[in-house]
Amino acid sequence: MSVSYMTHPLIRHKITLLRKESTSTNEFRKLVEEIAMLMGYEALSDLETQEINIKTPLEESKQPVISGKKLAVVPILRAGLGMVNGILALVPSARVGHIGLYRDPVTHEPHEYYCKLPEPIDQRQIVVVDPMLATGGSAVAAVDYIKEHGGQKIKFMSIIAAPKGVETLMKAHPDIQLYVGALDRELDDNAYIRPGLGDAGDRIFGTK
Ligand SMILES: O=P(O)(O)OC[C@H]1O[C@H](OP(=O)(O)OP(=O)(O)O)[C@H](O)[C@@H]1O
Ligand SMILES: O=c1cc[nH]c(=O)[nH]1
Ligand SMILES: [Mg+2]
Repeated sequence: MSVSYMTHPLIRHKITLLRKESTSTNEFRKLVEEIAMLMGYEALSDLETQEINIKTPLEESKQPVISGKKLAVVPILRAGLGMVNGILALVPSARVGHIGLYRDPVTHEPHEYYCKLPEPIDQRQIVVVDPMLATGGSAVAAVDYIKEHGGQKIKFMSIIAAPKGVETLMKAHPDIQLYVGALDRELDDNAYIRPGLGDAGDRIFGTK
């Protein structure tokens, strides 16, 4: 089990801006993308490399490149979509899968409505992205789905998490690597993260 909490001052600063009620939809979208890129830089620091032969203008040389099958970024819809371009800025050739889940407003249980993963998924490094890890129900369902389809090397990135979400996800899937931008205090009676930032999907897409 591994959980990494981001400490970089730029990430912390941008998450504070993200939380503010006065942050516009346009600014919110940009911040989510920037934070995803900064978190991705940290989360991908253990990507495997291999040496290849290249020729500089001066000589032949052996130099490292990322090895293995193309990475798969898998956003949990909708809000996870806001993080995709941040990861693609770092790894432009990554493949993109989608897992469509919405949380029932009363039971808070996740409901699946669309899933498509890049094939073959088993040898790829997979990075699941969702800005909010609240009860952990959506994250567990997404990782369940990926594993049922053969995914093995799984990282999960969330910008804001509640203690309950971290505990639930790591209990259900102790083999994954979890990266959290900020760990918040608690969930409220509607299973919203406090202090949080409200509904990430609505703020990214301007639907409220
Ligand atoms: O940890 P949980 O309790 O499952 O909550 C977190 C989920 O809730 C939000 O999605 P939401 O259901 O609002 O869908 P949306 O992204 O389409 O707005 C969020 O983006 C996560 O996917
Ligand atoms: O605080 C929360 C909890 C779930 N989903 C959100 O978008 N925000
Ligand atoms: Mg939402």
